[in-house]
Amino acid sequence: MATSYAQEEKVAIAAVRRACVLTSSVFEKLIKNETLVKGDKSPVTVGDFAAQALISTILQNVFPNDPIVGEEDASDLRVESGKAMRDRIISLANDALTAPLAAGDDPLWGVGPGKDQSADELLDAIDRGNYTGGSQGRMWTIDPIDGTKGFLRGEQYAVCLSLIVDSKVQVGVIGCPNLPIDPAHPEKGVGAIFSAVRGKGARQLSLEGTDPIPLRIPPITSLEAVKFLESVEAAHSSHSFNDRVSAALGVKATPLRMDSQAKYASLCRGEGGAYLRMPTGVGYKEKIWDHAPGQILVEEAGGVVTNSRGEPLDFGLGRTLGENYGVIAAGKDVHSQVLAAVQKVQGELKAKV
Ligand SMILES: Nc1ncnc2c1ncn2[C@@H]1O[C@H](COP(=O)(O)O)[C@@H](OP(=O)(O)O)[C@H]1O
Ligand SMILES: [Mg+2]
Ligand SMILES: [Mg+2]
Ligand SMILES: [Mg+2]
Repeated sequence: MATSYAQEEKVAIAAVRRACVLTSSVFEKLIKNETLVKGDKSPVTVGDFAAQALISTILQNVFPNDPIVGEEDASDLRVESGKAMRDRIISLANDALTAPLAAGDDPLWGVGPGKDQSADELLDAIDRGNYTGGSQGRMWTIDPIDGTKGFLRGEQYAVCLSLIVDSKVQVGVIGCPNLPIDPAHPEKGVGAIFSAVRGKGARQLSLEGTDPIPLRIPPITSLEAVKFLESVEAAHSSHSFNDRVSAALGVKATPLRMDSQAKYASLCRGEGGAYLRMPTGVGYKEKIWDHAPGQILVEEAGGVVTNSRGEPLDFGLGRTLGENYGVIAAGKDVHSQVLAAVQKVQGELKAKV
C-alpha cells in the first residue's frame, strides 16, 4: 500500500510553525553578539541553532529512526567561548518547545509545558543533523533559517523542512514569517506556511497551519511578462546571467529579488514566472536543504524543476546536489523556453572564451 505521509506532513507543519514563532521572536530581540561567522564566511544566528534544535527534537520524538540532514552543527557551541550563545539557544529552544500555542491544530509531539530539554539534549538534537545523506531510505532535511542574510536584514527568510525517501522528496514544508499572506492585499499582513505532499498537491496555510488554499502555478500569457525570481545576494546566483536570459527571451519585467526558498513559494502563487539560480563561479555545490522542499512545492503546484542540463535535481548524492549546473524552476509552459534560453546563453558565453 502506498504511504500517505499524512502524519509526516502534520508533524512537519507543527514543527515549522513552532520554529517560525521562535525565529520571529529572535528577530525582535537579536543583539549583536548573537551571530557567528561560519567557516565558509556565512552568518549563523542563535535563531538558526535554536530552530534546528527544536525541529530535530520534535522529529526525534515522533520518528526516532529517521536520520536528519541539517544545515547547522553544534561544535562552535560546545566550546567555552560558545557558552553565552549556547545558554541563549537553550532558553530560546525550550521557550518555543514548551509554549502553549493557541489557534490551529497543534498536537504536542512530546513537547509542551513542563517538557524542558537539557543543554546536552538540545546540542545533541542539533548534531543529529549530521547525516551524510544518500540514495536509500528515509531522511529529513532541515534548513532552520534559509536566507539568514535576509533574516538579518529584516527581509525574507524561510524555515524549511522536507522528507526524502529513496532520493525523492515526498513532503516539503516552508514557513515564511515575513511573506505577505496575499500579495494583492498587503493589508492582510505577513506570514504563511507552504506545504506539499507527493501526489497530493501544494497548499498555502496560515502561520497557525490552518485555512489551506490550493496552489497552482498560473499559465503565462506572454513571455514578455515573465518576472524572474532571483537571489538578493549576487554571490549566490548570477544576476548578469539572468539578465542575458531575460534579453534572449524578450522579457520586459524587472526581476524580483528575494532571499530564501520564499522564491519557490512565490513562484507557486504566480508572483514570478521563473526562478533561475546559476552558479557565480566554480566550487560551490548547492545543498539539498536549500532546494528539497521548494522542489516538491513547485512540482505539486504543476511546475518543473531541473538543472541547466534539463535533468531533475538529484537528492540522493549526499548533502549536496553534486556538480553545480544551476537550478531552473517554472511553470510547465515556461520552463522549456527558459531552459532553451539558458543553454543558448551558455553557448554564447562559451564561444566568447
Ligand atoms: N556561493 C553560493 N552559491 C549558491 N548558494 C550559496 C552560496 N553560498 C551560500 N549559498 C546558499 O544560499 C542560501 C540562500 O539562498 P538565497 O540567496 O536564495 O537566499 C544560503 O542558505 P542559508 O541562508 O540557509 O545559509 C546558502 O546555503
Ligand atoms: Mg547558512
Ligand atoms: Mg539555506
Ligand atoms: Mg540556513
